[in-house]
Amino acid sequence: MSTDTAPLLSVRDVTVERGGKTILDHVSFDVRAGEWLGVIGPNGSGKTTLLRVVSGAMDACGSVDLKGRTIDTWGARERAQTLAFVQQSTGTAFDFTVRDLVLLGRAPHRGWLSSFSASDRAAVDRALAEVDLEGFADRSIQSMSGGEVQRAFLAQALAQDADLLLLDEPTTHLDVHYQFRLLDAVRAQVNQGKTVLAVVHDLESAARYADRLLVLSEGKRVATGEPASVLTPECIREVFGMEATVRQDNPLRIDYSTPRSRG
Ligand SMILES: Nc1ncnc2c1ncn2[C@@H]1O[C@H](COP(=O)(O)OP(=O)(O)OP(=O)(O)O)[C@@H](O)[C@H]1O
Repeated sequence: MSTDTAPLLSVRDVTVERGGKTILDHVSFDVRAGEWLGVIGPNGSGKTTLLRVVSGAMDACGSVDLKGRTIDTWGARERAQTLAFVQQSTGTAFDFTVRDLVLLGRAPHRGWLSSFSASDRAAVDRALAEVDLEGFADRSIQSMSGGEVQRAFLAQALAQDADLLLLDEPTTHLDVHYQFRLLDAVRAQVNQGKTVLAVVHDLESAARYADRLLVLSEGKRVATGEPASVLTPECIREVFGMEATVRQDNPLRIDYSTPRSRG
């Protein structure tokens, strides 16, 4: 992890209200350059909303600063050079090939009138290899399975080569092999200096891959810290309504027992 003191991303007092409901309630945190901050929390706790606010796609009260500048002042193109967002439901109405879909990730890096360069195409090939989709490059995205599409969108984000990767449940559709494979690929990006803010539902995976975890509950930040200090039986009981035994092995293991009422 980088020892830079200035955070790459600084979120202060972010509050979102919709339909008379407070979805995010004065959420503040920093993400340092070169770290993976995992976002965990129950369904409806505001995780996706938080990523959307950080991406600049949703207005909120409070502030989001990327590299020391408020996200509102970033132009779309420079923002896309710096931040890549893989959303939870990915899909396209267009009949792109997988290669073309991934090539779109290079668009922020080329001049308005110039065509894609050899280095753009090399970046696409590398990204396809990272997600094990080389053999699918010429396939129509609409002919692909849910997990293959999810890998293609992750490849697009990798090809985008942005400093900050925002990932909203990047492994929901993936089998166990690709869950590890993809999270390993993202971890490799972090080890090379990229920064990740990712929602991951599986708590053991979150603990295994993230440097720190941010816990959201009912729109509030209830904990932030290293996985072993955050994922205590008390936290899992209070936030997720599950009795659990936590083994602080490497990787951390959680044995769940009875679901408790969250009411
Ligand atoms: N436009 C809206 N109007 C009213 N409520 C909304 C709106 N958008 C989101 N919400 C509510 O805000 C809450 C947080 O939604 P969000 O998608 O951020 O949760 P999440 O933690 O990502 O959930 P999940 O784990 O199920 O994906 C939910 O209860 C959702 O129903």
